[in-house]
Amino acid sequence: MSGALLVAGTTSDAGKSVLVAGLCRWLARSGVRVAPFKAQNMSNNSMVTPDGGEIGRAQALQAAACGIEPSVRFNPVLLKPGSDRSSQVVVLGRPVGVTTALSYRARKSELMETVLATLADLRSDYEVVVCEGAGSPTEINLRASDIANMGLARAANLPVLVVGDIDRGGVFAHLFGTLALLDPADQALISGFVINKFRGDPALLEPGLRQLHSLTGRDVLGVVPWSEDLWLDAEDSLSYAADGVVGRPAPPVGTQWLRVAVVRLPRISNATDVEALACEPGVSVRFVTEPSRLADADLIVLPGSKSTVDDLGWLRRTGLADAVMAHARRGLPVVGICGGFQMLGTGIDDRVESGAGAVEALGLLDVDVEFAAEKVLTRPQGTVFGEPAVGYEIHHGRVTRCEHEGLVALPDGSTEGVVDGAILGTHWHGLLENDDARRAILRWAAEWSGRDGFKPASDTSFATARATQLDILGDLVENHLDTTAIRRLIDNGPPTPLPFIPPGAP
Ligand SMILES: NC(=O)CC[C@H](N)C(=O)O
Repeated sequence: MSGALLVAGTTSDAGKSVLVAGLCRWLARSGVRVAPFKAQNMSNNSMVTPDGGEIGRAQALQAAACGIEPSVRFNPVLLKPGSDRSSQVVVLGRPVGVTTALSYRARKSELMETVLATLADLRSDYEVVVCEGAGSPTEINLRASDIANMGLARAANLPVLVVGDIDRGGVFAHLFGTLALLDPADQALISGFVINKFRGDPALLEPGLRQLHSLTGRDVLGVVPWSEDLWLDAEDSLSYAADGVVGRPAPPVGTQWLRVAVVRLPRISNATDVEALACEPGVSVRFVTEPSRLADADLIVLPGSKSTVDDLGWLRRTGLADAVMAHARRGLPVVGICGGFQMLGTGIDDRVESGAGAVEALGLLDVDVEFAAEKVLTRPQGTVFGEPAVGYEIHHGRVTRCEHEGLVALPDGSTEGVVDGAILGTHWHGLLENDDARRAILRWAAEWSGRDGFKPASDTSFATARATQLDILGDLVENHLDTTAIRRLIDNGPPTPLPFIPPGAP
């Protein structure tokens, strides 16, 4: 059996997924055949794998860090929340139904079998599998049915690293409490800690690291500094502060900025679609939740949504729909992606996702959409404004009537999406990652918004920007983690004996 490790976090967003990506990059650069694994992910940021299924985007990014194609095996269970209480359950890439938190617990043992079989399979194909936990391993109310953290680690005897975010404060209590509320058998697997997002003088931290060791018998195996340059592929859009500019855009190549406002829908999906715009010099991208923030936008983007009809209702209730309509009436450009595209049409007939039936949409495009039970999961290619492009589609809604010119010319002579004057809609995710097509769309947006002084840079490469981020993560791991100790854990499992820290599980 090959080596493996599980990275757990004291909180969501402690940095598990980037640490896993960094560990994958470090191992891949040292010539190790490595794969990522997240037993269960809860996210509406997903992508389509070449083996035809859907997984969390974080695992696709980690696969890229490993230098391999994404596969459904890297994330066998994906929960896509459509509301606060229900999620679509995706198993090995395919939707198998909608579940509430309580009914999901009943399915856990069956899912655990899938998870363990998938991990065993990966471990026979790769030298190392780096696993990512979900949330905190010490959700004591959920421990009995856990399949993603200690439940998985125990079943597969995985050494566990716990990562904590020091930027929020309280990291020592978080790390100590995460360990001390686990039962003895779980604690026996907690093999070390990592402190993430540290800014400041390491000498000041040093006594705390020693104290944590004497309290727990475990080492801090790395203090990872805060990195200003890491922002691409954030796990979910919640980590973008509303109104904050996404990324660190360089000044414009021309004389003017292009200001892009992306509506942060409550059930936004694939928020990362707009990150490619944020890589462009002179493009400022902000997520907004409030109508006044649309007033000075040149381009409005309505992104994907896991709950199109519900999010359309929210758009109306918040006054954002009126602000989008006012923007469109001024002849300014609007881009709708997937769920956002569906909102731009005349009507939506949805007996699948919301069960609402026929609903009036914004009416900016003469397009009807009808939802079907079967989910579209594809990786199409075509041309957009004459430029080659690839994308991926994840949706139940289908266009049943379209009175406009298509946006994407497909190889079979048909089209996808719409471009009608200043309104552009597509079901494609990832469209903006295509450099030439993105530049063409930026030129289109600048023209309709009257930003004559905005010029897209000729040389922005999104693939390079993403690869650079992965290398930064690999460098952080190599330079700030005790990679010898981590390699030992991966190869030999948890060290014994590790002390039990009371009180243990309640
Ligand atoms: N990815 C999306 O935006 C999906 C849109 C919509 N929820 C559908 O399933 O059709």
